[in-house]
Amino acid sequence: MKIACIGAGYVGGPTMAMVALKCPDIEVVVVDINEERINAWNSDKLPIYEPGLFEVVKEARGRNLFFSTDTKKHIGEADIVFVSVNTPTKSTGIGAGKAADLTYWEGAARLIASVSTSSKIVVEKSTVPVKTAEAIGKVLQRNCATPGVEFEILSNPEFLAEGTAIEDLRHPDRVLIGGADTVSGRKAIETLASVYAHWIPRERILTANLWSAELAKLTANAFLAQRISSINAISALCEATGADVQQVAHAIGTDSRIGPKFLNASVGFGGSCFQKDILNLSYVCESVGLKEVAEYWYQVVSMNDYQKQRFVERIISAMFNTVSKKKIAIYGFAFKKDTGDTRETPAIDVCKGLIRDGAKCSIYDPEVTPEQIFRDLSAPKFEWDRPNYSRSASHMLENVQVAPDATAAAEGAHAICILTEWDAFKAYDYQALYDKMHKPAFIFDGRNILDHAKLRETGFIVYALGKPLDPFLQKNYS
Ligand SMILES: NC(=O)c1ccc[n+]([C@@H]2O[C@H](COP(=O)([O-])OP(=O)(O)OC[C@H]3O[C@@H](n4cnc5c(N)ncnc54)[C@H](O)[C@@H]3O)[C@@H](O)[C@H]2O)c1
Ligand SMILES: O=c1ccn([C@@H]2O[C@H](COP(=O)(O)OP(=O)(O)O[C@H]3O[C@H](CO)[C@@H](O)[C@H](O)[C@H]3O)[C@@H](O)[C@H]2O)c(=O)[nH]1
Repeated sequence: MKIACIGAGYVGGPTMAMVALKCPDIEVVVVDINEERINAWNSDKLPIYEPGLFEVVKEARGRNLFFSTDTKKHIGEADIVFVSVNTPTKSTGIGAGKAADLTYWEGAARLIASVSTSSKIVVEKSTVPVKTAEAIGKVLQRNCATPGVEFEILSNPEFLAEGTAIEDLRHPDRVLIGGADTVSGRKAIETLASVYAHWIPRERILTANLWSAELAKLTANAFLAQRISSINAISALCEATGADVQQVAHAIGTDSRIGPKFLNASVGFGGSCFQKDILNLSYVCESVGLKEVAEYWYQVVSMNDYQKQRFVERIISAMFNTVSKKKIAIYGFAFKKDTGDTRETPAIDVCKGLIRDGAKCSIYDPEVTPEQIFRDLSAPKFEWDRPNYSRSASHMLENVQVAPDATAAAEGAHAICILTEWDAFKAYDYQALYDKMHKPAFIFDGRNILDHAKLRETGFIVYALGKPLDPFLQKNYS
């Protein structure tokens, strides 16, 4: 059996590497239009940072795992074609700022149709609006010139989270396969299930109809993001009342009906999926006339925007209502720890908010390059999810400096903001950092990862998200 995957990104790369690792009898080729990315997959410096990924790629690459730009050849030869291309939020036209832009998906479908001389299973790996399979089916059937070629479309959404992708792929909670309830549909589902069954217990391979599978992906992300917005909403109330959001989260999380995961209050959720997929879900609701349902889910994104804005306002009000010309050290730019991914990271909105008020941001992140930071802070919204974005020019910005390490970022700063929960940030010598800073020296912990009592002993004025306010902040500036 031969598998091709269109799209060598955060999903296509790791997912296909795991398939190849676990299925030595299957040839797996990942293709992409981005030559630089393919070259990186073929090198020792992979295009994405993901713990454990390199070991998996190294074992399978050259054996039965290949990365190539020869899209036509490999798609033409494949029995199963996964499509894992970008499905960004539309930035212009009807549904701008909400609807999914299926340009790249449709382009992939047209490519498959044009090179297919044999029947294929086409697998939706990208996250797509419900009913996409129907549209893609029409594009495939109407554009294939070879008589007798049939396409069976399956929805097989990916649930991996970045930073834990390899573990998630190795031991997924479930694999979901949606397909048509026909003889050929059921046969295609079984073919794909037999691939996953190489390493995943059968009871974890769920099957569903196409629309349920497509909708389950959007719903899963909406529910996960909703938990974060819910606890973040409570974090604001905690600050106003003297409650502690971590104690509240622990108390509710021990209720087995609620559960303890995804209850960490934060400066806001980021990543390429949550916002995009909720906007997409809401837009689908709007499109079918479910205005109230759409508004309900939009509120999850609004609450996230409020949380980022609230954080910026806290910083400015704490620092005597002005950050003009003040250096602020930003620790962490990635949207979460253990990834170099910055797509929709809350750091973008926080830095932009501070810069708008005249602050000078000195940013340090162990995995994000200066070019990426400059590009993110100057790009228009939603541009980051286009195939060419990683190759677009980055521009130096007047009030942004990218520091080589945490000490350089803190040197002469008035404040440190923790925006990503990197483990390394917990181990710093904060006394030494304090000594290098202007006084009063502030710490704004947007992830609640530091030892706040110890920092206060050192002399810092500490703002910890959703925690009782430091008397200094309470008295004058709350
Ligand atoms: N990142 C995640 O954690 C995650 C998890 C689950 C699902 N998803 C979904 O998976 C899809 C891909 O996400 P990603 O994070 O891997 O994106 P990505 O930007 O990292 O990768 C997409 C790749 O597709 C390539 N591409 C686009 N059009 C192409 C074409 N016509 N031919 C060949 N290559 C093409 C791009 O060059 C890019 O390298 C999206 O729909 C996303 O919502 C992402
Ligand atoms: O309690 C929490 C948990 C997460 N986050 C933040 O939420 C965002 C998303 O985190 P996470 O879900 O762990 O990472 P993603 O890689 O975005 O993964 C999500 O999005 C993927 C893309 O669709 C899905 O496949 C995954 O199942 C889903 O978890 C990050 O900014 C986190 O810091 C919090 O603020 N508090």
